[in-house]
Amino acid sequence: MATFIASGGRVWRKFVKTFPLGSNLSLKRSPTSALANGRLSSTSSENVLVSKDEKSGIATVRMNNPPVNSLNTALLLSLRSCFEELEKDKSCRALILTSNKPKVFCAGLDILELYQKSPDYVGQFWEKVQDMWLSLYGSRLVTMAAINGHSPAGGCLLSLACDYRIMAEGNFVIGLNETQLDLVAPFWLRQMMVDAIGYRQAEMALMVGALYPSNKALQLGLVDKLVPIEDVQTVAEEEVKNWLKIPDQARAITKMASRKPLLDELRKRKQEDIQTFRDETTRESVQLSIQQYLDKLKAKK
Ligand SMILES: CCCCCCCCCCC/C=C/C(=O)SCCNC(=O)CCNC(=O)[C@H](O)C(C)(C)COP(=O)(O)OP(=O)(O)OC[C@H]1O[C@@H](n2cnc3c(N)ncnc32)[C@H](O)[C@@H]1OP(=O)(O)O
Repeated sequence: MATFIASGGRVWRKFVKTFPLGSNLSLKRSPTSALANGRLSSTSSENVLVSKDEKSGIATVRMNNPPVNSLNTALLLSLRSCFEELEKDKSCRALILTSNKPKVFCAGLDILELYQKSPDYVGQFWEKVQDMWLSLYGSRLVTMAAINGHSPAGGCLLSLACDYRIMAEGNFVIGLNETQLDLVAPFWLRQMMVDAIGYRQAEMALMVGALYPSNKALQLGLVDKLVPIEDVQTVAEEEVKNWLKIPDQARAITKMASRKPLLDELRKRKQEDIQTFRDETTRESVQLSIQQYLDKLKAKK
């Protein structure tokens, strides 16, 4: 269903569309955004909320998978569908990725998707991670991560796949802590880390599974800007507008020229990467580590 809503001088396109596994993509206004002046509607089952300002072509994509936006199958499918929709939309020029629940941007992969599952299941799950990443990292759009909270592991993966990262100041962490779960970040994720913070720092960070507070992340270049949490969205919109002063075509071609080798490498090695993931995550010792990690998370309370 697609409708157009004109409000406050801007035209809002609103539609609710059902994606596989019952996840929804809806275009609607965001409650806090300066771009937002359309009508708000919401249902609790929607795991991705999208608002798009037709005039500027800036879309805000809010992950809405309580309690911590962990990347389960449904959220991965919704994110991919959403990125692909926006990619096809010729009037869309930029995408801001954020969390609908401040304080947690994304808790990474849903650990339960890796625990006590069959090799086929985890293989299919991993392919969804790969496909979501290919659509975000390979996007022609300006992509901006508005990291309004914790962003470990898969949250960091999402952030690194964007062109620019704005993070909330304060007691929030970001990084690739995979080794703490006895997991090994795949080559394409490791490469993004190297590209962001340089070889030596990335090598150390990956080996020890470091999670950095936001000020250290800024110092390392893992994020590009720190702002108070309440300003993350507004500053992201301002930053996107600066980026949009650059002609789209030249910017997008330049981006593709630098990202194509890594994109192509994963496309070429997709099955091998899935096989490795299947073998590693279903290994008994890794399952034990995942179980212990889950227990640790629960015991936190
Ligand atoms: C060559 C070999 C290759 C081998 C294979 C390669 C595999 C590579 C995979 C690489 C890519 C990415 C991997 C990942 O993303 S793994 C996930 C890592 N994530 C984390 O470690 C984060 C864990 N969570 C937290 O630290 C905190 O929850 C957080 C700081 C994010 C928020 O804290 P807060 O206090 O707000 O919330 P709680 O901790 O109380 O959590 C609320 C409930 O949510 C559950 N939870 C949290 N995170 C996850 C998660 N990632 N998956 C599933 N569930 C999660 C938590 O247990 C609480 O549940 P209950 O309310 O039921 O207790």
